[in-house]
Amino acid sequence: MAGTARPDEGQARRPRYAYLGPEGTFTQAALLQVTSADEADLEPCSDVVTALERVRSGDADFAVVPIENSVEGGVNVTLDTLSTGAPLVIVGEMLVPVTFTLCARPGMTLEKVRRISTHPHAWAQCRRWITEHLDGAVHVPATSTAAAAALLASGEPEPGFDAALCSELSARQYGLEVLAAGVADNPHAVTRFVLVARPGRLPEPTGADKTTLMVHLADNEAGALLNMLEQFATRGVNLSRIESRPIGDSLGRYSFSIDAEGHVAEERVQATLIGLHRVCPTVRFLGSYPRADGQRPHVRPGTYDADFRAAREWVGSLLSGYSRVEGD
Ligand SMILES: O=C(O)C(=O)C[C@]1(C(=O)O)C=C[C@@H](O)C=C1
Repeated sequence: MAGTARPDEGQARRPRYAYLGPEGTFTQAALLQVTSADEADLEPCSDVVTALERVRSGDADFAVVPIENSVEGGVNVTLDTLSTGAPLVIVGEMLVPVTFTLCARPGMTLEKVRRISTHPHAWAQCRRWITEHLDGAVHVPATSTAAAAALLASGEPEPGFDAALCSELSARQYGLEVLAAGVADNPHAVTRFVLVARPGRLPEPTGADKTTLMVHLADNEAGALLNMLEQFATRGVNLSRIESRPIGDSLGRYSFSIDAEGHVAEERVQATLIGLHRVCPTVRFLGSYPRADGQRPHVRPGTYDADFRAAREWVGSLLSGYSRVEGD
């Protein structure tokens, strides 16, 4: 992947990618957008934390994990694990359209299904469909959609559920029978995944980038949230996602997980970070990377790189004793 941090430069070994497995997850589909088993070692992990910790410990060079779904919102375990512990950075993002297949062992019929296993995010994306077609069916949580399918296919006599909600590929891969295809409350649902590495060389700016941050607000200060948001607004930096997450140590303390349009190499993003650093007690930089949709931000007049440079030069000229009236 052009511009991303390269694992152990100079060594001729295959890069290792940890991902939320087992084989057949939507996460694996995202991973296959950036590499393949021909060029890298692909290591399925049973959960998001394990995948990210493998990068932290150096056992993997990259991790691919889900971060946001268009129906269910942020993937909290990913947001929280990136926000605490040794630094990690996002170096790429991938989008995967998500619809599900309800599948089971041979002999099961749709009418008989009472307990369905899948990932909680998948369940949340199919709630209405389940109420309409299998009212009263119970959710049995699984670590991933493919893990539910794999358990059904394993021949385990008492898997604890009758059917799995997973990708069509998983249903085929694990030899299960399809009871219903195209299951989704929103047929256009998309999940966003991120490629995560240890801090290193940043991906080059492309003009269509995102910067991900985690910030804490000053405690018990009226207007602290507004003050934080103003740092973005006054520099013309648009946000594509903002959500609060409890910090965990006491009630009422929240951090904010933010995706901002632009790259840290751009002046308006740098000025925003400088502002945030001044007004927020904690600012964690979680990476600047190309947007998967290639969408360029609308740059407000006065916030181009050239505008910041010209303003800085003008102030510099004042310091050196040359008092030119700005605009002349
Ligand atoms: O279980 C999977 O297949 C995953 O890749 C995880 C995950 C998620 O965490 O959101 C990914 C896509 C779907 O939205 C449902 C589940």
